[in-house]
Amino acid sequence: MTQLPTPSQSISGEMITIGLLGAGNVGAQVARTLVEDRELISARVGAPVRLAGVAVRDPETPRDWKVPGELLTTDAEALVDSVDLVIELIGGMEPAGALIERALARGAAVVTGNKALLASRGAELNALAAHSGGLLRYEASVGGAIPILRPIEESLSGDRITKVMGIVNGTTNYILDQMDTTGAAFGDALAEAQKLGYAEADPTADVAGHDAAAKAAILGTLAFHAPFSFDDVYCEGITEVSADDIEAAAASGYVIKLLAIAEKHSAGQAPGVVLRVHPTLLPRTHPLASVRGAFNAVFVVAENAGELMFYGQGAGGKPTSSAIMGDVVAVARTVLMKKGTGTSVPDAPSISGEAGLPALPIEKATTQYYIDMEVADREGVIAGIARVLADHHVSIESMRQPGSVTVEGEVEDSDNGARVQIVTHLASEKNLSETVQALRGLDVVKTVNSVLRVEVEK
Ligand SMILES: NC(=O)C1=CN([C@@H]2O[C@H](COP(=O)(O)OP(=O)(O)OC[C@H]3O[C@@H](n4cnc5c(N)ncnc54)[C@H](O)[C@@H]3O)[C@@H](O)[C@H]2O)C=CC1
Ligand SMILES: N[C@@H](CC=O)C(=O)O
Ligand code: NA
Repeated sequence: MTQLPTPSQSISGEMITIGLLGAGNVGAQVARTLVEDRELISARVGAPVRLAGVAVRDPETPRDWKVPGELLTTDAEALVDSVDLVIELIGGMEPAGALIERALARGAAVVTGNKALLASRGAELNALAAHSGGLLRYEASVGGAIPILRPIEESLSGDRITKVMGIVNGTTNYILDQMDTTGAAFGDALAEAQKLGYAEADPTADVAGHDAAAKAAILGTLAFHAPFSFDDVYCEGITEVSADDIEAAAASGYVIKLLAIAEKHSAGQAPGVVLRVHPTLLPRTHPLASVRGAFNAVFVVAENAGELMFYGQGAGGKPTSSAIMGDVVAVARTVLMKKGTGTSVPDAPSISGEAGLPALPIEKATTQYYIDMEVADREGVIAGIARVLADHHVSIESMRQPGSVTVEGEVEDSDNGARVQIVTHLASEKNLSETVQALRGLDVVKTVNSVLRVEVEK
């Protein structure tokens, strides 16, 4: 067990002391870097850096990298109280939230990858940091290794962002990719993603879309300078996406991806931002369609910059530790300046709320849709369906009839039934849901198999 330094020891001199909370998938890799690459990290910071302790729940647990026994402690609070910089990699709301609060309250620097916490308490924690002279950085919370938050917050701060759209959850992208390319079953692909260290401790957060929704809230907040939270994001996960949906999409030249989108309404619309996470059909030629495995990619569209794309490993211990370490070096330099000058150096305001843009409900979203249904195979069916769409101001971009099927989905030769797949032009969410309701009421429509949103543009 480690002998913790006292606060007075840690803030005297030019040494930066670090306390790590959690040594799981990401934490173990961060500990490894801080021990094995200590000289490199110290050189990058410009002063010696020392890992003072690693708070764990159980010191006996085997880890991806064996943390030296003398660094281990079960007293996370004492560790937080004794260092210049706290790295929080426990995850979840508590005790992570209370420990971060404790560190910030005493003016310490905090680096975390905890998107769940930031999406619900980000504004409050940023305000606490601003008030106490603490620092809070969380590049690892979105897109794993991909530098995405700093470019939005700093590089694009002189531009106006209009849309952020991306694949931000490695686990679900891995699952959908495996189902699409190898025909793997959902459960097997999820188990593999867990084994590879991509999934959250409770993988429901991944497959239900909650992890991506938290990331959408963080991206939206930084892109639009408005404090959005998890509750502002419309969220659908991938649990309802079937192997049949994936196969049908592939046959029509599409791939299904879980996208997170934060989009500002354009001039002439009610001001605000629609934040949404849902499975989305993308043409196979779309740049996001080729994002495989646990990789992530984020498009940012800004008025002057135009389109930008950020791509890289979105999950996994090692890639995520890279983003954590980037933040560690950056905040350690600021801590060093603070120590040298004795003054509090202001950090960039992360969540300012300056734009005052409200989050808009999903009903305000406008997008294209794919409707897959089984219908009676008789004359006039298509005309009837087309009439329902027209009555609801939804126009058809393309229609496919892949073959005759039974209600159970099996292909057969008889005139028992047929399958119809429609891709609409841009339509409002409200018109679309009324259309689907009306289609379900048509006697020639046997079942509506699925309704998915479609993105054809970046
Ligand atoms: N795994 C990934 O690919 C990524 C994870 N993140 C985030 O990083 C954080 C950590 O993720 P993982 O390392 O994957 O999680 P993990 O579940 O592998 O590790 C968390 C560790 O914290 C420990 N822990 C729980 N309560 C504790 C306590 N009171 N004191 C000390 N340790 C405690 C657990 O025993 C576990 O070893 C989470 O917030 C996660 O959302 C962010 C980006 C990518
Ligand atoms: N569970 C997350 C981990 C990274 O944020 C994911 O799968 O993307
Ligand atoms: Na990142």
